[in-house]
Amino acid sequence: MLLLALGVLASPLLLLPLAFVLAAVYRRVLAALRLDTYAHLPQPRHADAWLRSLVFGDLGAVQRAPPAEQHLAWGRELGDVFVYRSMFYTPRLWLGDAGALNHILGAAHSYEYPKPGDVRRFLKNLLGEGVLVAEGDVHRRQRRIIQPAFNLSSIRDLTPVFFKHANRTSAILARLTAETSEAKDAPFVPGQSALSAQKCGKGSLVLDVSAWLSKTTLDIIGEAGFGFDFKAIDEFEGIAKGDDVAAAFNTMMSATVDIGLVQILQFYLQTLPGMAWVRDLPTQRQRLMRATYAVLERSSQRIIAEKREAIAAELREAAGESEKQASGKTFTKGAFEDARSSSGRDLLHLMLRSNMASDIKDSERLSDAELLGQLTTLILAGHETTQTQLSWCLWVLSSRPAMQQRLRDELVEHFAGRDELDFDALNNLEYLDFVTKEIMRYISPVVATRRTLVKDDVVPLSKPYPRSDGKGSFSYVELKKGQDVFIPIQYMNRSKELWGPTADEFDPERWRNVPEQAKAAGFPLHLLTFIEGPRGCVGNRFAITEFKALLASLLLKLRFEHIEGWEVEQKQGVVVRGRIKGQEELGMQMPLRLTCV
Ligand code: HEM
Repeated sequence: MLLLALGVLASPLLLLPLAFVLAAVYRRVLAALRLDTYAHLPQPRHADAWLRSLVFGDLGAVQRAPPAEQHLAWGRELGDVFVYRSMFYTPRLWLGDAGALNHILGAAHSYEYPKPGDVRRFLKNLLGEGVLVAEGDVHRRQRRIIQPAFNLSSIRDLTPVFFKHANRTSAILARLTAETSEAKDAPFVPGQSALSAQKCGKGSLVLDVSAWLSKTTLDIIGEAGFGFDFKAIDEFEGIAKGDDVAAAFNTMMSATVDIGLVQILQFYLQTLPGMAWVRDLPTQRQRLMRATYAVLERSSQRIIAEKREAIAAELREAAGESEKQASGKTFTKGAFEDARSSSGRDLLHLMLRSNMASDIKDSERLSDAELLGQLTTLILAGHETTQTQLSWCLWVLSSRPAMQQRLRDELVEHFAGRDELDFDALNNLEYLDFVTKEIMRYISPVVATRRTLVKDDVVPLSKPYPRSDGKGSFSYVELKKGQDVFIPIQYMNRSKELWGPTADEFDPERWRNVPEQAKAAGFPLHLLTFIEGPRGCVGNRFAITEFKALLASLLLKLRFEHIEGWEVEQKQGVVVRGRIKGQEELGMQMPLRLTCV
């Protein structure tokens, strides 16, 4: 009996959790005795019972609150620099100080602060081996290849593509709105629930705008990104069969909403030595993610093969060579420049151009797997973020009819009957620019990100903070290798110190005179929405131009309003999305009332 008990005790399956709990107890005792490295930093009071906080730290409090709300509450109570606890009471350093963030994200130190293992594992599961997951030299090399595709002249060239899809969607929505004659018991247009159908009236259509915007931004990244037609809107409208990628994508997004503490624990465990098997546990979510990623991968492979063949054929034709003569040959950037007609100027064309050109070293080229990773990354990073940002913008403008009309007036004046503007004219619209930046400040689709440290470092702060033991102040933090750092994007964008007492209000006019403190923070566009430095969002210019084209096109044709009594709540997935309280079973949605202008 005793032997059996010892055998059970020695089982690694039991010893491991025991070791984690013992390590957590050790950390907790050190913290209680004020003996740990961060004793001088403020810490939140635990919202959970002793044992639960030992396993999940303060993550339970973050999980329970709407996205970023707990972050805002902690930052305002404890200050810009403090420590909270993650899995097994591991300290996580919260840095809401602009000086510290510039140090960590800026060019000089960014590669010393990679993404933590659990974050990379999660992203890799979702997106494969793209630039979002790569680190160090691999990232540097990948970014060098893809960056030129996102430069100013490329985005200038892509502006008509943004308008083409934006105008198509707004025209369909305007037609459906005009045709609506009464409320019905069952849905009668795509993207509508029965509850939404019951709220319609003559010339007044209620539907989930986020569903339409998701299809539209997917079609945009398809064409602007890869010269490929996903036919997402066609399929939604029921006029053609779309690419499987749209359906796969929706499944993937639903699987990432409501990730609970158990999943966070699973991601944490699989990054520890000898624990990779946790990754392969056949959970339902895991199976779903694998299957949907496989669809994404298949579509991406097809897109790359078609694009390669199109470019090669064009170059052969230009050189007057047969397929046989040209096989295995690489081309200079100049040759690609000349061959821009039919294969277009999409991001993939530009990436292949910098990758296939003979004037870059072989060691710097993207492998096929890496190229594939960029596609899956761009499909996700390039569509759901902008869709969400725009849905929140329409939601915010729906409760501010005067602001919405002021923006429409500006658009009517400058579009002057046309249905598109070029890149420069679009970016010269002042109020559109103010509204765009303000929504990106007010609701940041990516609320936070994390980094870890590969070697000890001393992080300078932009001002001294009082020590929690009352013994003076500290103006830097010493970090040890392996330390997790939390970067509170939404908190920084709502900082009262940077933006003044009205930081929590949506006020586009604030952009007329950006406060000196916000300028001094040194973030691009004075925002942390796209973070900054070598790991900053490569698609920020793409996103802003696409966002403006979509918003302009929609507001020129349609008026948006809230539905009385329906309360939207924010839910955290890969990005922050909305759902209606009391309609949780319908999943993520942003139903609004549309009427024609
Ligand atoms: C409103 C829209 C968008 C927001 C708020 C946004 C935000 C971000 C943020 C915060 C990151 C950094 C993530 C981290 O390191 O933890 C990022 C990275 C990235 N974004 Fe965006 N993004 C947007 C749109 C886009 C678009 C349209 C594209 C492409 C077409 C794109 C492509 C990327 C890529 C490739 C990265 C990885 C960059 C790297 O690690 O080098 N994003 N984005």
